[in-house]
Amino acid sequence: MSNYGKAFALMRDAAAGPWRDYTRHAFVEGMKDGTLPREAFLHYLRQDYVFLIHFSRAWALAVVKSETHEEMLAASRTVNGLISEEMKLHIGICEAEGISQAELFATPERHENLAYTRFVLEAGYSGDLLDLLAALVPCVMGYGEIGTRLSAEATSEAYRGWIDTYAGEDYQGACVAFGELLDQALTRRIGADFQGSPRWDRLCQTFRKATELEVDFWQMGLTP
Ligand SMILES: Cc1ncc(C[n+]2csc(CCO)c2C)c(N)n1
Repeated sequence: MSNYGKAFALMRDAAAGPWRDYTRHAFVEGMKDGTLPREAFLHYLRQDYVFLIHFSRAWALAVVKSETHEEMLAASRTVNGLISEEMKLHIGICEAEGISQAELFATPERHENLAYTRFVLEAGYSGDLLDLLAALVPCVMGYGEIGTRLSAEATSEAYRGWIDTYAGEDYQGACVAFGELLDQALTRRIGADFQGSPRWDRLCQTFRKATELEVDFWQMGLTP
């Protein structure tokens, strides 16, 4: 099992059912054994490009909601990584498949996509950094767990590039760093015994909802 910090492990255990549905979704299992149709994967990638635009905005909001230089650094590094690396990766894969950047940018946004990204942004607009981070945790850590498991269990080379990105040292290091950021942000604002505070349940609810929205995002991927 991954070691992405104390708060993540507690939040995941409090939402065990949705977490399993997310990290073991049929879309994920299809990447594992190579049975996921290419059309579904490209449809997912197009939607994910739009998703990343809004996630970059959410991470930029995390800079706004930061209270320390360390928090600002972590959030701004993620904004930069998203825009200069992850989005570029999508552009590259799509171009190789004959989907132009203009076409990618013009992708009509599916409502499952809109629901998830605006939920995360709203958590940040109306709350503090903790509310925003709780909504961001499933996205970051879920892909970390999926990448690690698929890297060990994949029986097909079809989605090896995608798997390697999330199983790789760089991404896994980012998950560990994010876990530390989350634990420190909670300790700073609530105290070391954060799981005993009244706020904790609400943060776990936000985590659960974001996890359910990840499940819907995979399901959308299966229905181009
Ligand atoms: C639907 C969906 N969920 C999660 C990710 C993964 N992801 C999104 S932003 C980011 C960087 C840090 O937040 C990572 C790893 C994705 N691409 N698409």
